[in-house]
Amino acid sequence: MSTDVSGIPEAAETIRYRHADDVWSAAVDLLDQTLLPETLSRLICETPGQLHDAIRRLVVRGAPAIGIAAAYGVTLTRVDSRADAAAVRSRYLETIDYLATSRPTAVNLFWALDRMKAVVQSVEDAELEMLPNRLADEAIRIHEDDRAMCRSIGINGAPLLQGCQNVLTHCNAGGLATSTLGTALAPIYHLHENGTTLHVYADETRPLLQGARLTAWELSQAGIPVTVCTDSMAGGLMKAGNVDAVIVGADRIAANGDAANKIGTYPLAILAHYHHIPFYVAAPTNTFDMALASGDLIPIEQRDPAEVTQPGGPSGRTTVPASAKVTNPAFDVTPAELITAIITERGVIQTPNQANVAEVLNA
Ligand SMILES: CSC[C@H]1O[C@H](OP(=O)(O)O)[C@H](O)[C@@H]1O
Repeated sequence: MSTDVSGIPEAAETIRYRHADDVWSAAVDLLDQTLLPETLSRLICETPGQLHDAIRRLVVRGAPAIGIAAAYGVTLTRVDSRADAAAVRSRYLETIDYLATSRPTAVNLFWALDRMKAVVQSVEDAELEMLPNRLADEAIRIHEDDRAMCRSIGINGAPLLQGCQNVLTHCNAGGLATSTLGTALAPIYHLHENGTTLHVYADETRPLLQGARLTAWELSQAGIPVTVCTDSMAGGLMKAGNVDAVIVGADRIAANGDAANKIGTYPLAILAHYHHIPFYVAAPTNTFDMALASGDLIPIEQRDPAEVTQPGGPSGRTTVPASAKVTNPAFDVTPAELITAIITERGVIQTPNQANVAEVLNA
């Protein structure tokens, strides 16, 4: 078993998992995305509580990355070696349930934790001492599976962007949001690696500026031309003919193809529809929640209003004193009829609807 599974190459390396022969000394080593792009700093999590806080604060963020980090977080559980089998299982299941409370919208978190729960529930009492290493192996597999999914999304999405010169994206659905390459950015990286370099407009994405801070940073690191625009500029850019396609990630996609993504995605889809510009969603199949019939049922995370009123921290207030009501939903839902295609690792779902989503998901 490798002792150091790093994340994406180059500067980001979002997630590393470190453990010696004794997996009890495990640690999850995260690139602290709250400090980018000014500071490249890593945060070491040695307990599930530290990992939960890191997800909650968006130290690590992005649906697939949240799932990978939470899977590693399960291995940080401390168990009394004298405990009986039921007590050991119970401790791990408590950690899994606790990590599931970190953020509500990205279904990849729950998909990854369910895979870890299956390992806890399947181990025989007589093999209990193997459980820590089996959990570490499963978390590493989740990480490796995501690398393969990102590469496939890049390959499957590239033909849709071939011929485009300018692509607009929202938030960050790149390597920083996944194991490597990303989802929305994966086709752009794939084309770049194969000699076709697009120009990318990166919506700054208020209030936490994942586009300005993260997408612009990682594309610049990769040598891909990127222009940061405020969220309010997207319509004017499309009207001027400066956008050939829009491609975004997703945090949860319902069975009918409705997709939840960072707040501000839905207005982009409306604008793209009005301007007859293709609007693509790129996501692995573990982002689909087939138990939800439509996007209206997707839980939307409500975050601290201070992220809106004080983006620069206590000294950077942008609006009236705290007494003013402020809303801060982290996501919105784009109806399937506004989505040209959903790009997955298994293929492209053109004109998504319940039937063709099921065809790909159940293949
Ligand atoms: C590849 S999933 C990326 C997805 O997650 C982001 O949300 P957050 O930064 O709050 O984790 C955003 O919705 C991205 O599209």
